[in-house]
Amino acid sequence: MATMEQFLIDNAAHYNSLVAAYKPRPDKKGPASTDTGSGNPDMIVSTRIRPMLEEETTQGFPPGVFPRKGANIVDLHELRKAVRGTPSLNSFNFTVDHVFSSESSTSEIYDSLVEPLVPWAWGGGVGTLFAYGQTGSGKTYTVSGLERHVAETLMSGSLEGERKINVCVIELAGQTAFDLLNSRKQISILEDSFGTSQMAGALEHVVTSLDTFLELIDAAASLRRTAATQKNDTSSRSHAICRIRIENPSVPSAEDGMLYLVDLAGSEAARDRSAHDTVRMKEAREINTSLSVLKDCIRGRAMVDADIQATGKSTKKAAYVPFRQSTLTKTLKHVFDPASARSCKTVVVACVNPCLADVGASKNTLRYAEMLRVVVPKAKALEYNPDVPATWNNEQLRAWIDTNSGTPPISSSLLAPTESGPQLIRLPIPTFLSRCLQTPDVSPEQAQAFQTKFWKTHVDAQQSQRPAPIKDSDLGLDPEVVRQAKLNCSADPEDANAAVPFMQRIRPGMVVQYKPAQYFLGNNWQGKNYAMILCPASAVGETVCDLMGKRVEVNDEKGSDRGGRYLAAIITPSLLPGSYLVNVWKQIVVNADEIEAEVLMEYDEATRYYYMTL
Ligand SMILES: Nc1ncnc2c1ncn2[C@@H]1O[C@H](COP(=O)(O)OP(=O)(O)OP(=O)(O)O)[C@@H](O)[C@H]1O
Repeated sequence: MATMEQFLIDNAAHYNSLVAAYKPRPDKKGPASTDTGSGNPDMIVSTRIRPMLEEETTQGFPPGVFPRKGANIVDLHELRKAVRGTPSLNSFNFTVDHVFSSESSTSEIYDSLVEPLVPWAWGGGVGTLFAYGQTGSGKTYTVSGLERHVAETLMSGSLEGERKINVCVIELAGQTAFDLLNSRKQISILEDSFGTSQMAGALEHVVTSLDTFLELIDAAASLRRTAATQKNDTSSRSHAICRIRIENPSVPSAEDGMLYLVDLAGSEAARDRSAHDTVRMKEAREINTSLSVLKDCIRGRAMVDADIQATGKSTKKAAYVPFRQSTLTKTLKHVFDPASARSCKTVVVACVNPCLADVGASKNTLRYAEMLRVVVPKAKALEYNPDVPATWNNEQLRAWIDTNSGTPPISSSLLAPTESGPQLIRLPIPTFLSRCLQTPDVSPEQAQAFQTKFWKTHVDAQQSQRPAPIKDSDLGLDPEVVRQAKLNCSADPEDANAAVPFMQRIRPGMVVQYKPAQYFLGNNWQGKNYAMILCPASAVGETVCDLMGKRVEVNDEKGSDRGGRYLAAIITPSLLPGSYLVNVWKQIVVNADEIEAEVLMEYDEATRYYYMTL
């Protein structure tokens, strides 16, 4: 036994008496250490102190980590050798949002922190749980318990509506990822052309019963354990990510709800003294980097959110979220990318081993947890501004919905029964859309266009230096300038043309919704497709090909060009919700009979994206 450990055991009785006499001092950290402050409700940092294991108590180690009664504070003590005289106590305290003691059960953690993530993701939001801590601190114990509770809630039938639940579990070791539900097959983490990270090749399993769900969780856990044993290793050298994707078939165009349950690699790997060979050292460095980038990402995102909550806009350009710097955070891009603007709720459980022999590692874990916590400055009541949704109370919001939601008006009491402007901004988009669709006769297109309009109002309000919009009432302006402003929309600038059926006034720049030819996207393509008309297909040279390399020939099986074949640029969703990108050089041919509708899009100079308009 190491001499330090022997010293702790020999002095256990003395140490226990010092701890019993310990009185927390009013300390230099000021009120923040006794007052938990106002944590960010969407980013909760908690700690769970696991019970002492039998082997630790039998060896004679006392505990070194204690929850403070009646406060969200953890006290941690070290026993310091004295040069002369008796050893003394060196004490620290850490403040988090919730402290779970060694008597707390996983159910308690679930009920108070994790259960709310489930209906949130069911409604289309992103909910993430991270378990952080040193090897043997209870991460796997905690995450696997929570996974079972999540599965039970998802399958209980207590949540409203029908959903399709897809599960995959992967393990990340350094830059490499393995599918834990497919014999640990190696997979790659790729970013697609929309900037979304895909776990390429990971099998998703559709679950329809609790039993299957639990079997999958157990299978993944046992594969992780077996692989770890075979490598003569512990599971603590890799991150395990269980991803539950929740599809809402009634709002197919909206993004899916996501739940991520992440069992992180052991935080002390880099300090592992046995890690001498180069592979281990490299592995340890990678884990360290990924955990440190994770911290920056969680903090960065929490700062952006806190800023929006306090001021109604994101002003801190400095809150940089470096999610591209590690495979772990790239995989969890949804959770961190401030540009994605998806509504996220995150819970961190910092797992702590209380044994006095391990307080050094526990101190690091608790420090890390404390650093993740971003206290939201007390929000000043924001002064009402009709252009800034973040300043609207429920009544002002409802008045805006009543007058801006088109025909038929979307019922404001169904869309925002209690919400304020900021709360509606944070509502997951699928929930927003489902609520709109509760008003009789509202079509999915109207709901989508209204959601986009609301977002655009919010995004515009955030652009602090945007140029003043040009209004027709600015009569001093040259009428030509007014006409130019109208040219920022794909609508025909001649008002009189609006009455002409759109197929008779197809022109370059018109945006259409179309059904793509099967060769183009394959059979299983779903969702809406938009393109901007460039010119008749007959107007191009003979060598011109579409983006799939197929010749844009004047005549195809559909016959002559007079029936209408157009070269068009594809339009794809972009980073901000409801925003689109016109891919000028990604061209396709659209046949007249594939065109379903005209869609109006507006170009926004501030964000340089296109938005659909009512
Ligand atoms: N709250 C708890 N109650 C009872 N036993 C616990 C608790 N937490 C952890 N344990 C036990 O402690 C041991 C270590 O826990 P666990 O394997 O979950 O740690 P870990 O942090 O995931 O470690 P590693 O990083 O090595 O995978 C296990 O035997 C586990 O059963």
